[in-house]
Amino acid sequence: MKLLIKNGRVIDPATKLDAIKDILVLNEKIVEVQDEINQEADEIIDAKGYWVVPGLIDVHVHLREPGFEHKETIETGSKSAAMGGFTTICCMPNTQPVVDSVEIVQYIKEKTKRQAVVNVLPIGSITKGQMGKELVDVEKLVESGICGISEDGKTVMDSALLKKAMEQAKAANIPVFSHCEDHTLVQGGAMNAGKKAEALGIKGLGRDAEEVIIARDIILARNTGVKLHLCHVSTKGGVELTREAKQRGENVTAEVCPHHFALTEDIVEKDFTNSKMNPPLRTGEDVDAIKQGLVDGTIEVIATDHAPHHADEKNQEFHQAPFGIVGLETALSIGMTELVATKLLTPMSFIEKMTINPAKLLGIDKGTIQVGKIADITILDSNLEYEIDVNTFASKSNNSPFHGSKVKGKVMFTIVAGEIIVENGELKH
Ligand SMILES: NC(=O)N[C@@H](CC(=O)O)C(=O)O
Ligand SMILES: [Zn+2]
Ligand SMILES: [Zn+2]
Repeated sequence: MKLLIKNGRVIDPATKLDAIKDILVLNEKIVEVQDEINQEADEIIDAKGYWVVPGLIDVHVHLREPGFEHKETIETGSKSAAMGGFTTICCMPNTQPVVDSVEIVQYIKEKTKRQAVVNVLPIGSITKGQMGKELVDVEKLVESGICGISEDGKTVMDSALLKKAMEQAKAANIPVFSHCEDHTLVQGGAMNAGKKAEALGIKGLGRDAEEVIIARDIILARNTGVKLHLCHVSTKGGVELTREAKQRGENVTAEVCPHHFALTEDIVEKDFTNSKMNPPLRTGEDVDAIKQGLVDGTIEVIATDHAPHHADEKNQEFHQAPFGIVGLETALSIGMTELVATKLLTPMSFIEKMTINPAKLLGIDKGTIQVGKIADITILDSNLEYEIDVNTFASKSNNSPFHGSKVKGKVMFTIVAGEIIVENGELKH
């Protein structure tokens, strides 16, 4: 199978290439990148006017399988990822059962092989059942194929236990993905604490719950030497703590989610539960700090925290409705609109945070367009303006606050190991 991609603007942050090139793919690999390639091919994509970038990598996705297949499955989540331009996604362990055993890792790998249209890398939990009491067998889980450990959805509140987990993760050379939220400070909060929460009569979630654990985890990571990745940083204080740690040369990376730089608590309403997620939408001051962190490199990764929930679950009273929104099919467009069209980030630096930086974090040989590499490639129309419509999503769920938003930049093709999965903006199969 020979695929020729012609005349696209190839943007490859790993090699700092930004030029019009042709790319030849033979079976699953990139075999040539040249100014001009004229050859017969089984398929030719005319990418004139489009950006051709490494397949996007999302280190923070909830696929819900096993256990919550009414929200999402490995199949539908992977299709949603492909529609969003992602060719590799990491799935969080808060499933039922939790990803705390070799059996569940095997189950996910088996399902991925049969049903997923993109690469799926499982993340194991830190404690058994995410109960916060007993560590998983990190070494065994790594042998069976996890790419990191995380208690996402929760925090390991027992610092001694977390420190042990970090030591084991360090020995196994995998990162710890931290969901930073001090449980004792949460107090049933459902949106950012402050005037808006008071006005709506919704219990507040303070920034300190996030900041305290970010500070703790940075200290524990320093002492254990583990690679610490901070999930969904949402606060100005969190960005500052991360910046300081990086200035000291510590082994810390952080991600932000598109909703945390595109939206504020201003959109939260009692009957709009798609504005409810954890951590919550904050204020303009936090958004500015996050954007500054993206610009100065404090924040190296953009991740979605794709958290599908069924409409029946979201259609409950605000405090009852689950936290979380889908994100795979809007991330690129929101980022292009909020960060690139505004000239806050260059195309190169934006794409870097969705490709080679997450690849480096995971230690995988992906996230770049070079001869000899697996052909995971995303092609986008950077100029196309459209209105986000949740009814077009491949995800099983449509809990997005971005429904109706006007954005600029759309995924046209997603290619996984040389196979066209998304063609002209639609799933091929
Ligand atoms: N982000 C969310 O609001 N929800 C996530 C859990 C999480 O990422 O902490 C979920 O699993 O639904
Ligand atoms: Zn989380
Ligand atoms: Zn999450």
